[in-house]
Amino acid sequence: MKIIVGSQNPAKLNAVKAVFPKATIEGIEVDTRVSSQPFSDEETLEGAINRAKESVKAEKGAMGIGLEGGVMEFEDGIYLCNWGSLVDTYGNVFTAGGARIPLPEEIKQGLEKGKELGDLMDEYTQKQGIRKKEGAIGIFTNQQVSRGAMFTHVVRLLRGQYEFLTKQTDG
Ligand SMILES: O=P(O)(O)OP(=O)(O)OP(=O)(O)OC[C@H]1O[C@@H](n2cnc3c(O)ncnc32)[C@H](O)[C@@H]1O
Ligand SMILES: [Mg+2]
Repeated sequence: MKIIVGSQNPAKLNAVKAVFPKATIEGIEVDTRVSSQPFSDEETLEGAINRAKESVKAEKGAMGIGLEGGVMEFEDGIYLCNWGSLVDTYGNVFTAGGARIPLPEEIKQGLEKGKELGDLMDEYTQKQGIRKKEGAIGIFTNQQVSRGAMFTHVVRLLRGQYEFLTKQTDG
C-alpha cells in the first residue's frame, strides 16, 4: 500500500508511519488553498481535505492523507485545533478531528496580530522548529501529548473509518 501525505513535516509523516507501518509513505508539498494559519474548525478541516485530495492525485493507486493544524475561537478564548482527511483510491473522503486545548493569552495576542502559531511557539519557547517536534500541544501539556501523538490519534481515526467502510462494501 502506498500513501502520499500532503506535507513534509516530520511530526505528520511519523504519525502516518505509526498507524500504517507496512505502507510506503511519501510526503509532498501541496497547496492547502486555505490561509497558512487557519482560524476556524471549518477552515482547518478544509485545509486537511484539500491536502488529501491533492495528494491522492499525485500517484495512481495511492491513498492521500492531509493533516492540518489551526486555531479556533471559542467563548473563552482561542483553542488549538487539528483536522485530518484520508482520500482512498475510489475517491471516498474520510475526516477526523484531533484534540483541542486553549492557548495562553500571550499566544492569542500574537495570533490576532496575524502571526503564525509555529513562529509564536518558537518565540515563546526560545527554541526552533517546535511545529516539527512536540508542537504547541506538547509544550502546553507539559509533554503529555506531543503533536505526533495527537496526529497519530487522528490518523488512527481515519484508518479505522476507511477499514470500516471497506469491510461494509467488501461484504
Ligand atoms: O509543513 P506543514 O504541513 O504546512 O506543517 P505546519 O507545521 O505548517 O502545520 P500546519 O500548516 O498544519 O499548521 C498551521 C499553522 O499552525 C502552526 N501550528 C499548528 N499546530 C501547531 C503546533 O501544535 N505547534 C506549533 N505550531 C503549530 C503551524 O506551524 C502553522 O503556522
Ligand atoms: Mg503550514
